[in-house]
Order: sequence, then structure tokens, then C-alpha cells
Amino acid sequence: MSYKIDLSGGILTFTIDRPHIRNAINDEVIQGLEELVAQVHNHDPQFVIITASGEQAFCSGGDLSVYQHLRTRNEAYPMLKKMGDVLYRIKTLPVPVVALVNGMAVGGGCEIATACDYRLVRSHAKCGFIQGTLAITSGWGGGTYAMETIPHAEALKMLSEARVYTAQELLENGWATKVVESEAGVEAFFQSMKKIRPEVHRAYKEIAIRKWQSSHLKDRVNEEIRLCAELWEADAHHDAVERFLNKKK
Ligand SMILES: CCC(=O)SCCNC(=O)CCNC(=O)[C@H](O)C(C)(C)COP(=O)(O)OP(=O)(O)OC[C@H]1O[C@@H](n2cnc3c(N)ncnc32)[C@H](O)[C@@H]1OP(=O)(O)O
Repeated sequence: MSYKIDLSGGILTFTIDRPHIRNAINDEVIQGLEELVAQVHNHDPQFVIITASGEQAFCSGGDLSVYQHLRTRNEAYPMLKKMGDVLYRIKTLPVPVVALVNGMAVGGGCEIATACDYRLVRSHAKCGFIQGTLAITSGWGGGTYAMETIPHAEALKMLSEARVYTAQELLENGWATKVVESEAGVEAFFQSMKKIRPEVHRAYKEIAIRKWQSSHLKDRVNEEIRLCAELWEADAHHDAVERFLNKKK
């Protein structure tokens, strides 16, 4: 199984469990995220955490060994749309969603973390929208969410530079909610959050969701997915993916 779901102390935790491949996303993880959404509605937790196994990576984006076989925009679009849809459902869950960024979060991995309400970033983690180096844009909604989350110029810079940022840089540009050195920092965050009644957290989330609905967030995400699918089919993209996959051969 590529993921684990665990409910404990009112917190539903989703763990991507593919550390050997830097927790890259495959179809099974996408299905797992759909299961996570269903479990939130069934179990009514206070908080949701998205994290990953090991200390090296939160997520290295799409599994390039699998998705390299999607060649045209029409082949790439269903994968991008499926992941984009489930990330939107996660973003609009009725409870706070926390990304516990345990290591590198790049490409689609950075998009997953950006879809969450809070990002607790381990001090050694580096994160970035490196999609530009593969001649594509973000395509799971993460670019749109970045523009909702941090000031416009910071978001555009982070997306366009296509490099990884240190935890300190992420704190400075507002992407990281908190940089944590250890598990104790994570516990302190939840202790502080749990002082406030769950219905208060839910009410603030409802206010945020109403704002996103009235500013047509879903339509904007769909447009991002469409633009990424267009770029996906270019030789420049396929050549860059091939270079990465062949780098050690
Ligand atoms: C769908 C849209 C997108 O997400 S586009 C963005 C796709 N992602 C990327 O381009 C990032 C690719 N990965 C990397 O740049 C590096 O692996 C990062 C995450 C920086 C980690 O570097 P490092 O710690 O040195 O590990 P490494 O490169 O030796 O990787 C270990 C093994 O895992 C693999 N791996 C890693 N990421 C992916 C991925 N996204 N898809 C498929 N395989 C991946 C590497 O190839 C490597 O495999 P192997 O052990 O050499 O067989």
C-alpha cells in the first residue's frame, strides 16, 4: 500500500508511504486521498494532517516513471484533473488541514502542501514549485493556491523561479506557518490549536470556503489544469523528464 490513514486523538492523518521514491504520487496515492476525504466526512475529526514517511521527502510530485507515459495533452489531462479535483476537495474540507512537511516538497509535492491550511515545515526541508525546470506549470491547483496564500509577488516569484527554498525563506515569504525542529514543535502547534473549540475552527474554515466559492476558486484551478496539460505534450517537457529518469544510468 502506498499510503496509510490513521485516526488518533481527533486527528486524521494521511501518510504517503513511498520513501524509496521520495514519496512520489501514483494513482494509488490519488485514490488514497479520495478515501481520506470520505473518512473526514465519516469520522468528523478535529484536524487533518497530510505527511509522509521518512525524513528525506514530504513528496517529490508526480511519479515520473509512471506519468512519463502520458504523452499528449489528452492523455495528461485526466490524471491532472483527478488529482486537481481531490486536492480541491481537501482544500475545502470543513476542518483545518495541516501539511506536516517532513522533508523535501517539490513539484506536485509543493502543490499538495500549498492546498493545506497550515504548513509545519521541518527545519531541514526544502520546498519549491520546480515544475518550470520540466517546462510545465503547476497542474494540480497549487499555483492558484499559492496566489491565495502568500502575497502576489512572492507567489509569482516562487512559481516562476522554479527553485527550492529553504525553510527559513519559506517562513519569510509566508508559505511556512511555522518551522519546527522536532516532534515537540508539532505537538506545541496542536496543543495551542486544541485550546480553541472545534466548532470555532470549523466556523472560520466555512468563512474561508465561502470566500473561495465567491471568487470562483474551482474555475481558476480548472484553468490551471488545462494550461498545464497544454504544456505537458511539448518535447521540452518529455526531454526534461527523460533527463531526470536517466540521470544515474
Ligand atoms: C505531476 C507534476 C509534477 O509533480 S512535476 C514535478 C515532478 N518531480 C520532480 O521533477 C522531482 C524529481 N525528484 C527530484 O528532483 C529528487 O529526487 C529530489 C526530490 C530533489 C530528491 O533528491 P535525492 O534525495 O537526491 O533523491 P534521488 O533523486 O536520488 O531520488 C531517489 C530515488 O527516487 C526516484 N525519484 C525521486 N523523485 C521521483 C519522482 N518524482 N518520480 C519518480 N521517481 C522519483 C529517483 O529516480 C531515485 O530512484 P533510484 O533510486 O535512482 O532508482
